[in-house]
Amino acid sequence: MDETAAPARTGVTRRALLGTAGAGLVAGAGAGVAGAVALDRGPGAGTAPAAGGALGAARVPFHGEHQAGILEPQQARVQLAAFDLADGAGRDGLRGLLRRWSRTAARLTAGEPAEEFENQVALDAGPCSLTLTFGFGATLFDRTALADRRPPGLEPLPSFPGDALDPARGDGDLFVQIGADDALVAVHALRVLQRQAAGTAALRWQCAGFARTPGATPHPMTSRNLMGQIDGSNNPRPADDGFAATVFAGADQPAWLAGGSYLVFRRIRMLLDHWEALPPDRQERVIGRRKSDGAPLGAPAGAGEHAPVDLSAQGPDGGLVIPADAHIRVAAPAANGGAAMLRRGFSYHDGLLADGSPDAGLLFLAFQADPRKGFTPVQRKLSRGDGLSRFLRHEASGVYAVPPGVPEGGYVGQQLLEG
Ligand SMILES: C=CC1=C(C)c2cc3[nH]c(cc4nc(cc5[nH]c(cc1n2)c(C)c5CCC(=O)O)C(CCC(=O)O)=C4C)c(C)c3C=C
Ligand SMILES: [Fe+2]
Repeated sequence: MDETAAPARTGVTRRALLGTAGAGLVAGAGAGVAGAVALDRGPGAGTAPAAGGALGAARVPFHGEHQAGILEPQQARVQLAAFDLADGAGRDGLRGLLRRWSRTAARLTAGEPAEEFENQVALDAGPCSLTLTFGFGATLFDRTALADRRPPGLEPLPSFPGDALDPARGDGDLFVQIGADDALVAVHALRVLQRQAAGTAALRWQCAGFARTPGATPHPMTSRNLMGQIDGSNNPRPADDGFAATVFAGADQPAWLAGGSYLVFRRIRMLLDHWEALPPDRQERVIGRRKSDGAPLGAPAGAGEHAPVDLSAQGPDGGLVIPADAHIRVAAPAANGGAAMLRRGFSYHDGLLADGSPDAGLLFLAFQADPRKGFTPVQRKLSRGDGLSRFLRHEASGVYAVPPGVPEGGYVGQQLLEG
């Protein structure tokens, strides 16, 4: 995600940002952003953390209208995990667990130790922009006799041509995205959640990802993926018309999800040996953008990643400058009846497979108002007509309803369980 779009770790607060960039969104998105010291989330939100330098001190409050970890730029590290409820845990077990997890999330994101199962792993660090974003899988609603409250966007994704999905590495009753600018801080948070879940829910799958470390580039820019492309430039921005309607659940969704979202997760392996055999100019035609500065093909030199995309531009031979099967043409909202989503993915690199190729790629994460109108139509199109798809394997998948943010004293999912 573009750090220039939401400069969460620069000391600019969410309120200050939206005052200039997204006034119409203040009510809908006025939550969940870090400053070097957070200032704008009410009583207690501005407390300076006890440990850590500038990067360590950056804090994203847990409480707010939306869960943190949606609108903020990606942190340098992520842990993704899903848990399954234990047989018999039921609704009471779930409620207790979500209360414990919410209390813990509030403490850890403030740079305080956990009250239960603290193992001192992150003792010397500040919160490092830690965010914990929780989601509910479709199966959770059956296990807790809440099937009548399952939101319609949680219907299973269709299978797409080329899918090679491992169910053991996807889905799950409860999902958490843990982002932080320090690996120990993220792993610590996951371990504490896991210990606190003992007897109520068990870890189903876990994976780790990474993006650019803040300050690594001379100026803020969108992170590159493992194919070397600047990835995330044309994401919807808070100042765009219809941003909230793209990302957050609308009036067509159950009341308990108001202010929430849906998250689609795909573990997408990149066939890097094949990709890297392709000359750079052909790689650029596969995506439709330059590798050097991320500008769309046909943009003037130095135009940069945010230059407007002209899908109708023709070259001297009359052919399309951005090829017919270029990823950005096939994925564009204009080619998909307006379907859009907020992508917030991370790279992963987990060693080598048996054939010696890297087990590496993208942990694709996209927040949206309804996957049936966002991810599904776009992926249906990509799986058939995208030049990039021959370099990719979708290996795991999950769809989660992401409840709204948590008020002080509340817990995540309270509207579902008590509404
Ligand atoms: C179903 C949705 C999408 C999947 C899956 C997906 C996978 C994927 N994408 C890249 C790299 C890039 N994607 C870019 C743009 C882009 N991608 C999607 C959707 C999916 N991508 C959209 C909607 C867009 C924006 C299109 C537009 O309106 O311009 C880009 C260009 C830069 C950018 O805007 O982000 C890159 C690069 C990879 C490597 C990948 C799977 C591993
Ligand atoms: Fe993409």
